[in-house]
This record gives sequence, structure tokens and C-alpha cells, in this order.
Amino acid sequence: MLLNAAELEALRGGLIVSAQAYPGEPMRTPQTMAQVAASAEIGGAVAVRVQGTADIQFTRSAVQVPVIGLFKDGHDGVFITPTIHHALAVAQAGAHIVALDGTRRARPDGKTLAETIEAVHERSAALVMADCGSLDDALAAAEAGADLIGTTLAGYTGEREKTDGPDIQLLEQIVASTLGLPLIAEGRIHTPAQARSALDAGAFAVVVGTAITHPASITGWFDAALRA
Ligand SMILES: CC(=O)N[C@H](C=O)[C@@H](O)[C@H](O)[C@H](O)COP(=O)(O)O
Repeated sequence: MLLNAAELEALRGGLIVSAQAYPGEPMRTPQTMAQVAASAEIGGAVAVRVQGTADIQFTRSAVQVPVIGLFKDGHDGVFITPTIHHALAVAQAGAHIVALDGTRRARPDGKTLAETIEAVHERSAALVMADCGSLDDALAAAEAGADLIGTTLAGYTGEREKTDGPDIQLLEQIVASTLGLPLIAEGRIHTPAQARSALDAGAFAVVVGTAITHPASITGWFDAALRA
């Protein structure tokens, strides 16, 4: 494994920073995303999360902390590392943890989540983070062999309301189900207080993306407040 048990345990209680620029945006270059990730590491990030094989490669060279990699293909349905092909490409690029769609929806290559996770485990040394959208997803992903569970897709799959901040209720439900896997709170965590509340709800670690690494969104929040 690229990440042994002690190294995984070192992420407990920590902040994971997701650095992603979207198609057509000025910061969408692998060098820039690696620089943003390295800046987050200086600030205390215990791990980083980046999208795309080039970003993963550049970021691996730019930071010491573990890299969670994903490969987005499209923007609706199953689009976060949707197939075995995408998952192996993420692992090949050097991700310590492959983040992939961990929902119960049909995957574009017709493979099951269990088959996809098994392929990553058999053909790489990476762990698998299942990006889930509900408690039932989390239970199914644990059953399918995921190493970590994320709430990344809560509010984006129709099963959960899109809460203003983190979906604390979902975190509590997953914790109460005693899956026994590290639970990563991710999605719409916009303030330090919200990050704290996700941890207090029982998350193992907390991912923050937009509020730290997406200047266009952050600028928009301030602009909207000034115009209100
Ligand atoms: C739903 C989806 O596509 N989530 C993506 C997953 O990698 C990213 O666009 C998010 O920025 C990331 O999950 C972090 O969340 P937030 O940016 O809300 O802190």
C-alpha cells in the first residue's frame, strides 16, 4: 500500500484541501493546482485532493502529504472517476487514494462498484475513497470494499437535500451505522466553524475545496454580500 495504516491514521482530525479549477478557468493548469496544493500544505493540510492525471502527477512532486486523486469525466450522472479505466489512470498517476463515484447508480462501463474497487486493489497500491450521496450509498460502498467513505456527493444525486453547509445529519447517520471505515466529510464546507461541526459529528477528516481554493466563487460570495 502507498499509505500504511499509521500514515492513514495521521489524517485523523485533519483538514484535507481540494484544489480544482474547472474547464475554461484561468487557474486550470496542473502547475497552478500543484502550487495551490503546496500552499495548502504550508497552511496545515494533512492531505490534498486534486482532479486529473496531470494535476495528480504535478501535485505528487509538489507536496509531501498524501494525494487523493480523482478523474472527472462530464458533469452529471456518474462523473467522478466513473470507470475502472479512469480509476486505474488515477492510481497510475500516483494518487495514494483513488476517489471514485461511490453511489449505487449504474456505471458507464457496466461494472459494479465492487468490481471497480477490486480492480484498483488488485492492479495498484492505492486505497479507494468512495464518494457517496446517502447512507445507503455508504453502506453499499463499505460492503463493496471501499477503504474510506466520503459524503462528497450528498446533495448532488437526488437522495439528499442540498444543505447550505455540510450535511451534518448524513454524517451522523453514517457514524451511527458504525461502518468502521474512515468517514470523510466533504461538500459545501465553507467556514472553519462548519469544518469543526463536521468533525464533531464524527467525521474522521474534513475536505474543504471551494472555500479555500476557488477564488472566483469566494469573490462572488463577497460581491453578493456587498450588493445585498
Ligand atoms: C460534487 C462534486 O463535483 N464535487 C467535486 C469533487 O471532487 C468538487 O467539485 C468539490 O469542489 C469538492 O467535492 C469539495 O467540495 P466543496 O468545493 O464544496 O468544498
